[in-house]
Amino acid sequence: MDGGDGTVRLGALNLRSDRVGFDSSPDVSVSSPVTRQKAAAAKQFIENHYKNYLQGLQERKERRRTLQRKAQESQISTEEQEQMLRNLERRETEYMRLQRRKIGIDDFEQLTVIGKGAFGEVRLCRAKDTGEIFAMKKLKKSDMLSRGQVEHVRSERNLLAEVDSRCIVKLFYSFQDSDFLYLIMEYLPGGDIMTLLMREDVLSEDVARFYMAESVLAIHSIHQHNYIHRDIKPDNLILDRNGHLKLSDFGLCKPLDDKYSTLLLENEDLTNGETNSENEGQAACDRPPWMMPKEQLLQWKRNRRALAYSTVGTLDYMAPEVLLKKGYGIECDWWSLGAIMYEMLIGYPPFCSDDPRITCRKIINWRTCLKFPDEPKISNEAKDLICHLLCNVETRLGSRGVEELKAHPWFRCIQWDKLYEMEAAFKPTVVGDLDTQNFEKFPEVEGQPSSIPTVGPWRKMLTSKDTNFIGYTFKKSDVLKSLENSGTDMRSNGSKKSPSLITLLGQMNLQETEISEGEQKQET
Ligand SMILES: Nc1ncnc2c1ncn2[C@@H]1O[C@H](COP(=O)(O)OP(=O)(O)OP(=O)(O)O)[C@@H](O)[C@H]1O
Repeated sequence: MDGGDGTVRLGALNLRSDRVGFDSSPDVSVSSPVTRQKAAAAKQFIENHYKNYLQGLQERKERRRTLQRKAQESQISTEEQEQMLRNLERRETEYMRLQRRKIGIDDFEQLTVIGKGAFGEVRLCRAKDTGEIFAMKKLKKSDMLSRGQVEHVRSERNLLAEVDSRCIVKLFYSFQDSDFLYLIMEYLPGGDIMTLLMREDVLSEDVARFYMAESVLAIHSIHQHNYIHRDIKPDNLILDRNGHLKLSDFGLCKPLDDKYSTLLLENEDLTNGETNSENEGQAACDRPPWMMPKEQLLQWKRNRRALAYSTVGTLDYMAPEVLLKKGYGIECDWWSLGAIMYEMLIGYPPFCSDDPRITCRKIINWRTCLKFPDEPKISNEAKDLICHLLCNVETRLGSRGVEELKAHPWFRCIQWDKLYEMEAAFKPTVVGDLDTQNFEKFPEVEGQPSSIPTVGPWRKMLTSKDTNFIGYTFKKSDVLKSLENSGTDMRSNGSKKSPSLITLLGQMNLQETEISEGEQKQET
């Protein structure tokens, strides 16, 4: 339907790459809110679809031009140049074919459950066509809706799709069926830092330093994209097979929902800010964790795992300004990192208690409640860093940029730009692609993916709920990798890879290319 002049015509639609929209808006003033919502969603979907289509067309032309230019510059024979262009065409065609193909749950064989969270589970899965192994996060739509998490899940998907960093877990696809949302991510077989801490109890300063440094880079990479994680905890720091750390779980920040609002309201004095009187603060810290009876501390450790799977979650790493709903910025993530560092070196988080209300009080009264036990001993530099992370926003390290954090003496020996190329401080044992030994064992409870068939006419059914999740679907095609490689091949021919090509390919990687349930597919 390309009119030949860059114009795409489809019924009432008349779209140009520089002007995408309806000629005239349908009169929806007399329709119900649900109809209006559906109309708005459909409008947005169609606009996005054609915008992407036109953008794709332009990008394709641009890639061809870039390749031609590079081929000429690299002084290879005309025959070789033609061969390169033919290769590019072939890959482009393959890419477009893959783009048209719908990815769904039936394309994956579902294997062992490796994690559970507030809204669903994470399991190992295998792509039926290629045999590749991924981690599949499955989120129940009705839970997301009832707990007002639609925006959060969208932000998780957006962040994973947008940020292409070695410190962030990679997202390959996202799609949905009538009941669930799915994220297909790279599988990181090394287990999470919570599991490591539960196994090791405390880490040596060298190991802790390595993981703290990789966490600094990971957190900084999301801040650079204007995201605040707000819920950094050891469960969200996962290790790859070589022991390098990646950050996961974006946007499903649950602790500030109803449960905790109630908790804060119960403690009226806390909602007004920090307690000023020494006594009040002291009362909150009556029993620092190391003064808890041993059995109680063990109980806390046992609860820790259960809390990770519950809808309540843990408050232990949350910054006071987040708890107090004061308004917060990226610094809240540096606070969480301070709490994790304390736990790595001391064996439990600094404000932990078996009663979440007490944890909350302790965090808000951090001035009096942050204490260090005599044992285990930690270096003065480590203590200093912790104290400059678990402090008020104005003096918190990182609030004036990541460099001040990197420059702290505890990190003196860290080679920041080589960190991910170095051997990791801890090498997990991983035997084969399907090894899940670094994860908890979960009994299979229901195991049935969905009650509604995911093939046939049901797939196209547009339920009223689905409009909430329009735009969720995403596909990062491997073919793009090979397109990217065609640039690399050229580089090996002596010419430099053009930054615009990298950018173009990067943009394409992130483009929404697929629509599924709730987002009826239209072919041009
Ligand atoms: N890509 C991955 N590779 C390996 N394990 C993973 C991956 N993603 C998640 N996990 C495991 O699953 C656990 C739960 O994952 P995740 O925290 O993303 O779920 P969630 O439902 O979002 O949790 P939350 O309750 O914090 O929102 C993690 O702690 C980790 O052990």
